Amino acid sequence: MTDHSIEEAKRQAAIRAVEDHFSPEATYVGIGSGTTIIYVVEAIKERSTNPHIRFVPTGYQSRQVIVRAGLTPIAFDSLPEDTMLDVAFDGADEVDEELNCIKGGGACLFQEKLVAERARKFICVADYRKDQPRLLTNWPTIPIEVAPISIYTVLHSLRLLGSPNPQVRDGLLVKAGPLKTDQDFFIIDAPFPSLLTSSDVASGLGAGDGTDGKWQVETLSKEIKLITGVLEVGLFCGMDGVQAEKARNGGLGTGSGLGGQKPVAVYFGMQDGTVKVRTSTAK
Ligand SMILES: O=C(CO)[C@H](O)[C@H](O)COP(=O)(O)O
Repeated sequence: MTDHSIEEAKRQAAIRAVEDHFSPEATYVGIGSGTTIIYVVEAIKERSTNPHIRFVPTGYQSRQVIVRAGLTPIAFDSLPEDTMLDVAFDGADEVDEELNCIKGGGACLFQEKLVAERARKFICVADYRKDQPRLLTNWPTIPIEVAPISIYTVLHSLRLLGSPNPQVRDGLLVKAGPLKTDQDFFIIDAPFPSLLTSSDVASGLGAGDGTDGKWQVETLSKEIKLITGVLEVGLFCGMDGVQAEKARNGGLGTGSGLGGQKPVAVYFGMQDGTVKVRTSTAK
């Protein structure tokens, strides 16, 4: 597969996702980070001339994409407290069959999670390489955002949870030393064996609690989040926006603010130019 056709797959998926989920009457729209989101913003720009829509970025790059497209950004912390976004679009590094996602390949996972949880509908757009039965099949590690001072204790705790060789992400050619996030934190990339879905656990493939070295997505996410020094984990799991709304209407908290972390739909651009749509079964 050439780079060109991967880019075309992302573009086709973005166009379909925007056709299906972007309304020119929207008030607030979340915009994720990465390379695929650029095609989403292009597609939005082609459909909307409404100057009143406010676009909520998930970091520096995302804000630049919004501004360069001539759209109007609004900072997440300027949103009225109980206001939800009509929709949020973002990319993903890997998506499993229950629509749990790994995110944070671009180091923006903290703001991406804030924005996803604030949206009535969180929509992911990706190319076919991201579509896998389980997380950590093709994508090797879980990105975790960590306070710099805590880096060695977090690395140690991750090893105790069974991550064989967690690494602090390097700034590579961009800067000497660790990469810094938009919060001035570090990223640890932690490998684990591929993660069980909840149906794997229900069908007896494992307890999912790490005792046999196998973790279920949500259980591992909670364990990592409990480590002091961890700001956020790049596992987007638990409820989706539709389930979160039901919980809110039933008077239950969602555990994470207003919404859910999981997408209600994922659009995969395929090798043959088609778009595969996977939606949440929990409607
Ligand atoms: O989570 C992210 C950034 O933190 C991105 O959404 C994810 O890495 C996908 O990026 P791309 O669209 O470039 O494949």
